[in-house]
This record gives sequence, C-alpha cells and structure tokens, in this order.
Amino acid sequence: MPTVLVVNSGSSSFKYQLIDVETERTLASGLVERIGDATGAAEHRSYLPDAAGATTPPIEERWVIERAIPDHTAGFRVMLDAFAEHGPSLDEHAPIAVGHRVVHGGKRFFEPTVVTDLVKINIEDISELAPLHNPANLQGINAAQVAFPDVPHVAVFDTAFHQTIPAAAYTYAIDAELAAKHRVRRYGFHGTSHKFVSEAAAAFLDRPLGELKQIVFHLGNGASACAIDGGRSVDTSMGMTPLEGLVMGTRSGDLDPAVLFHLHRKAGLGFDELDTLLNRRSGLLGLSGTGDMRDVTESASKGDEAAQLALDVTVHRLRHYLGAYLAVLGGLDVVVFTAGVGENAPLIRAGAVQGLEGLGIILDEDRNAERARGIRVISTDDSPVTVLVVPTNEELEIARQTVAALA
Ligand SMILES: Nc1ncnc2c1ncn2[C@@H]1O[C@H](COP(=O)(O)OP(=O)(O)O)[C@@H](O)[C@H]1O
Ligand SMILES: CC(=O)OP(=O)(O)O
Ligand SMILES: [Mg+2]
Repeated sequence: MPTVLVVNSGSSSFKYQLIDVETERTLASGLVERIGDATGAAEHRSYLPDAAGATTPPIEERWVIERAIPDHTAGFRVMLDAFAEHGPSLDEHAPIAVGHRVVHGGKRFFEPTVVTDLVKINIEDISELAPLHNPANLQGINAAQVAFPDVPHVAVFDTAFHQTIPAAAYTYAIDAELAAKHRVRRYGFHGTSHKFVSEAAAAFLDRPLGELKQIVFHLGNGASACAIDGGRSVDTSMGMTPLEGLVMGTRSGDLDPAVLFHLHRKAGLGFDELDTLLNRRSGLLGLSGTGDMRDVTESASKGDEAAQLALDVTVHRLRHYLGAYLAVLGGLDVVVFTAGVGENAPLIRAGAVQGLEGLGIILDEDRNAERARGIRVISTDDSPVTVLVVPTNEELEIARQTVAALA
C-alpha cells in the first residue's frame, strides 16, 4: 500500500509519521531526539492493522540510545532501524514521497513544493526569519534525502495558509522602503494546523466552511491565534517570525519593542542575548521557571504565585486576541482550541472564554472539564458561538498536501 512519510524536524529532534495514502491511517509514528547530545533517545510506535483490517494495539517502544546521534543523518538511520525491527516493513509500505514541515516560506512559497536544490537555497535564504526552525527543517530534508534518495521530497510551509491576509493586517507601520528591502512584514505560522482544524470544525458541525467566521487558538509549545473568514486566514498573531503574539512555552509573544533598546542600554545585553532571552528564556519559562504547561498548572494549583501569574498573563493575552479577532471578523460563529495545551488544558480554555456570554460565547463547564479525546463541543447547546476542541493533525494535512503536490 502506498504511503507518505511525514517529517517534522527541530534542531535537536525530529518527529515522523508513516501515513497510508488511501485510508489516511497512521501506520507508524515516532520521535528521535537529543541529536547532538552525548546519548540520543528514540521512540517508535507501530499501528499495523491485523489481517481482518482492525488496528492492533500499537507496538510501542521507547529506548535510549546508548550512543550519540551526532546529526540528523544518523537520526534517520535510527528511524530506519526502528522500522526494520518493529515494523511496519518499509518494503511493503514503501513511501511514494516524503513530506516535510518547513516553518518559514517567506513570500515565495505558498503552495506545497517539490524540493529541488533551488528550493533548498530559497529555504536557506529565508532561514534568518525563522532561526529556531528553518535551519533544522533543512537539516531534516538533507538527511531524509540521504535515507530516501529515490522518492520526491515535498516541503509544506507553515506560512502558506496565511497568504490571504490583507495588507492592512500584514503591514507593520515602519519605513516602507526599509521594510520591503528586508522583507519585514507579518507572515504568520502554524498555517497547516489552522487550516486543518478549521476545515475539520466545519465538517464536524456540518456547516459550509465558506460561511463560518472562526477564531482558532493553536496552543502548543509555540502558540498562535488565527482569524479565519470563510476558510481564509485574515489575521494571525505570529508575525515576521514565530515570536509575536501569545505567551508561549519559552517565547514572550507581544511586547513593546522599546524593551529591547532599554535592556540593551541599561542591562548591556547584546542582540544575540536578547534574541535568546525572548525566544528561549521567556514565556511560561521566564515567568514561572518551567516552559511546560502541565508543570505550571500543577504549581499554580499548589499556590505558587509565579506560576499563577504565568497562567493569568497567558489567559489575558488569549482574551485580548479573542476580542481583537471578533472585531476583525465582524462577527463570530466558532472558537476552536487545538494542540497540546488547547486540547488538554480545560483551565486555559475556560480562562479564555469565561464571562463572555454578552458576546454570545457560553461555555459548558462540565463539557469543558471532561477528559475526552477527539473533536467535541464545549459550549452550551444554546450558545450562539460554538466552542470546540479539535485535535490537530498537521502530519495528515502535510501528507494530503504532499500527495496533491505530486499530482
Ligand atoms: N494534560 C495537559 N495539560 C496541560 N498542558 C498539556 C497537557 N498535555 C500537554 N500539554 C502541553 O502542551 C504543550 C506542548 O504542545 P504540543 O502541541 O505537543 O507542542 P509542539 O508540537 O509545539 O511541540 C506543552 O506545554 C505541554 O505541557
Ligand atoms: C512556528 C512555531 O512556532 O512552531 P512550533 O510551535 O512547532 O514551535
Ligand atoms: Mg506543534
């Protein structure tokens, strides 16, 4: 059966999924991490259907590699070993293509794109606009091309879905010439996820996507809000880079740019230090000492004031964007929560939409508190605005777009 291998590479790790093209079923998924450390780690799950077609319980395997995984190429060998040892067989389920998440596509890439040497040069050229992500995405592509030299590789860009944002929303009010020369504007990210969950929401509600005004909150390690009008992105909280907007695990989100001048002049921080401060040492981590939402909510529940403030700032920012996008859209039908925090943290969801009955948003506390899986409604039946939890599946969306790019 033809499959697509989907790869989402970070700087020291990559996640993968093998997806059956016809059934859209995930046959295997995994994670190779701590690339570059003294000892690497890997995790592999196999979900092979049995002879009757039912999916057998996954064969889960997590193991620590007792040796270093020096680079992504070595990481791909670890992945291939896992397939050989635990299945499914890559001969029987050979990938017809490898789909790659690439975070920044700049202005150039707004469609899934078959990777050529020229495409790689262009992705590299945009890397300075997504320094945490694009270089790692490229490393993943290079390593995957070594592991799978005979199939096409397709890049699917986080920025692509936001190409429909109008100039009024993507333009920063700075010197226009300078901005144009250096490609300074809002691009937006997490587009693959915003697209997937907004389409899934419309299908679930059995309403035409073209008629819905939606606000999607993708709340993972990175987090962004998106205003979607009739299936088109019209505004989003991340900007030129994935730093602007919501409070994230280690990223600050919005702040007055003058904070940087001040810290440079008064605290003597150089620009690389400021970059590290805002991208890697801020957000939940900066406020509470941990970047993981599970730890923050647990500490807050035990009375930790710093953790409570981190939650309060996170929720305040969510409400700020909810209100802003309601006005941008000129109405609202659906609010969607997705990704690690959005799917699993009732406290954050409640904080974001509580007390907004006057705006037509009525949360059902019991539904919100339920530890359910899958797509579900968490507003009351008579709430004019429907609030949903929709599990994202960026990998499936990338697999679909990869197949579409080959047609
Ligand atoms: N049960 C939970 N309650 C609160 N937060 C959770 C829960 N499960 C996962 N998360 C949070 O989700 C975040 C990671 O989200 P995820 O979408 O997996 O991120 P990414 O794909 O960007 O790495 C982490 O902050 C993690 O703490
Ligand atoms: C664009 C972005 O922030 O991605 P992630 O959430 O995976 O870090
Ligand atoms: Mg994610």
